[in-house]
Amino acid sequence: MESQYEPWLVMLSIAIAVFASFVAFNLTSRVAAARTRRIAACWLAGSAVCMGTGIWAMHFIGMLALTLAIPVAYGIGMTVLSLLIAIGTSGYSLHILNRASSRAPQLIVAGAVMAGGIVAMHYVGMEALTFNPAVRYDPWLVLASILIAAAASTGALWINRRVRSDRLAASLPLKLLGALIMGLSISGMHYTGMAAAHIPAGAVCITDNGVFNAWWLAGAVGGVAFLLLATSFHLSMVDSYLAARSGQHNLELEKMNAELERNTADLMQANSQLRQEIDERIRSEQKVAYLAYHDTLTSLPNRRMLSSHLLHAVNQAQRQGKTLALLLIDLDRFKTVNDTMGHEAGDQLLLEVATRIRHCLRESDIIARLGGDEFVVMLEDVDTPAAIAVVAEKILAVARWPFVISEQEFYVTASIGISLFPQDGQNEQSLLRCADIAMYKAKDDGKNAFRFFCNELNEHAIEKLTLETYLRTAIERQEISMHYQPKVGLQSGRIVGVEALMRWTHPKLGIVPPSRFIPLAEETRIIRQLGRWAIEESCRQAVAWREQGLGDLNIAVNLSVSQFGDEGLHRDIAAILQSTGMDPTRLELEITESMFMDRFEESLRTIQRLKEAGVRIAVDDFGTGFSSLSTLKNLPIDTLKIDGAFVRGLPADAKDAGITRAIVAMGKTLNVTVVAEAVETEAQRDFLHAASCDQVQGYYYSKPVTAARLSEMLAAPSFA
Ligand SMILES: Nc1nc2c(ncn2[C@@H]2O[C@@H]3COP(=O)(O)O[C@H]4[C@@H](O)[C@H](n5cnc6c(=O)[nH]c(N)nc65)O[C@@H]4COP(=O)(O)O[C@H]3[C@H]2O)c(=O)[nH]1
Repeated sequence: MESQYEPWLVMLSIAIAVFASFVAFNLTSRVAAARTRRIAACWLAGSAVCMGTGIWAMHFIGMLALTLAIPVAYGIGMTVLSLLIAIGTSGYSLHILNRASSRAPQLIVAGAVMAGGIVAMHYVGMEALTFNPAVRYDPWLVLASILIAAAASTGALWINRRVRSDRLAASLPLKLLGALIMGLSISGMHYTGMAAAHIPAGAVCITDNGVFNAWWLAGAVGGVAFLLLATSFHLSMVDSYLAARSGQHNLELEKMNAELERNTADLMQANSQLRQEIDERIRSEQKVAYLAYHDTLTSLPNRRMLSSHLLHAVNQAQRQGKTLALLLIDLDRFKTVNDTMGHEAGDQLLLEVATRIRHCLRESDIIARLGGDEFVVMLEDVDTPAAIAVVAEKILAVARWPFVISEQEFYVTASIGISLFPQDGQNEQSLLRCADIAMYKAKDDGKNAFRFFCNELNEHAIEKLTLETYLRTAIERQEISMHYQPKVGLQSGRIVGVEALMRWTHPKLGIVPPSRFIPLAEETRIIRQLGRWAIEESCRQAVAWREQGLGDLNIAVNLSVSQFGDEGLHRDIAAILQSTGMDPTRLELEITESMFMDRFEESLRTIQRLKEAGVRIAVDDFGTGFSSLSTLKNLPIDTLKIDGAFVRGLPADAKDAGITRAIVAMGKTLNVTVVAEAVETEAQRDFLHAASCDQVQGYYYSKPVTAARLSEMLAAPSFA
């Protein structure tokens, strides 16, 4: 049968197919962007309807474009079925496409379903027309229509699959290309399918049982399809815009969230830093608090901590009517170790002492270090003095054990003073003062001992304190004077020298003997001032005698321990010699054995410096110490003074006699002058004379006398 196409309708059908594909693909991209599965399903359904309706509309407009010589009508059932096929297959195809990844098998399946749908829709739609005789199809062209649909659909879907972006602007060119290919696929299939159909000449359309008029159907289909597509497209645009905005908001939100997270992290870091600083601060505060209450060397409680313990213990003892004991421990030879071995060794010694004392005590007893070599032990709830004495004895015993420091052995002892609460004092100050007094008593009694405080000790301490106060002003009040005891040469019987001895005449106390005030002066360091004055005064006097023509006397002056240990002694002596005009060789400085035995090297240096100043050195009280011959041999001394203790037994005591002879012999060997002191009798003098002793001094000749009296004696002929 003769037929021809209306070109503008053909164009319209193609345009509808392309537009429908575009809208459908656009809606499909909304599926991926949907936030929930329901929304995704809605978008998928929408795209299926658009695509299906588009295919369907294209078909009927394409049919309208075909002008036949006979009138045609479409069966309702097949027409509706073809619409449902188009929508269903489009939906299924797009669903596969959406679910699948970009892998080829899924794409091919989706393309096949889409192509199958288009082909099925077309041929079912053709069945809505019933001709007599029936339409015949050219199988090759039918096959060609199927292949066109399959290839073009798969290609279009592939392009669409690649365009996932829901942003139209970004994906527009590809979407348009995909839609164009899809539209051409639908149209191509349709027009090839139509070319395959041969309506026999003279055929008539016999469609019945509910028909659509062709123009009416085509107009309605085109209008509805266009409206549907336009609405769907608009909807997808609005949604895309909203999604873009919400995406932007999301982006901003994400940015803000990231910033918030950064700020939170910063805050957390600052927080942990702050926590660290706080911890550090707490630690350093704890350290400061610890240092404030502990001794840094031994880590024992310090004075402050002891005070608070004592306060608490006194209150408790008061409430419970119990006794509290305070033991003040002082090491006896600590200074020597410290000076000889250095502070490090001294520190080690103190550490060891602290450990040893701690082991003598119960856990509840308190031990504190007051500073230097002074420790305090507090015993609470003590029953009897005997129990305290046991602890004190233990401490004395452990202090006596040898100390090994830097592979060297040391021996020290301790002196302990004990005071009791409530008998001796009511508070920390008074208890410590009493313990201190008792400790000095232990030292006075020969050290390495403990003493309980008693009232007599207190009186003694008060007396000592008074004496000290008087002594401090004794020189300026001119209460101190020098007396001189002659030394007589045994060969000549003449006064060859004098020993200068200090005398203190106090307006209230009267004459205070050196044995009382010299140790006190030593203890309180007043001796340095006193000793210097004694040397100066003696030199001044010796020069005066010389100037009076009473002879060039040797004058011997005693040096105290602290004077001898004074670094600047040789300079002091040189200054005195210069200021008084004294001949250095006439000045003799007396030191005792114990002074150089403790710190031999240092003592040797001091003696050498004094010798360089030109003065003589005498060893006083010789025989009472334990200096060996080798020690003496190495000392540049000039005189040995035999101690009065050996002279006293002469001549009867064989041992004293032997010792005296030995000392004299030793003196001769060493080529030094030997002087015997405390000679009281003629027999003693005769013995010493016979033993070849060089000089003697003692009451036999004269007690120490004033300078004026000695001037008279010097004027006298001789003692011989
Ligand atoms: N029993 C007896 N004693 C005699 C006899 N002849 C002398 N004496 C005493 O023996 C002491 C000798 O002095 P020292 O051994 O150096 O012992 C001295 C000396 O160590 C110290 N001393 C005295 N004056 C000074 C001084 O100016 N400086 C220093 N650092 N110490 C001094 O005081 C100590 C005692 O001095 P003094 O009481 O003056 O006692 C003196 C003296 O009076 C005697 O025949 N029989």
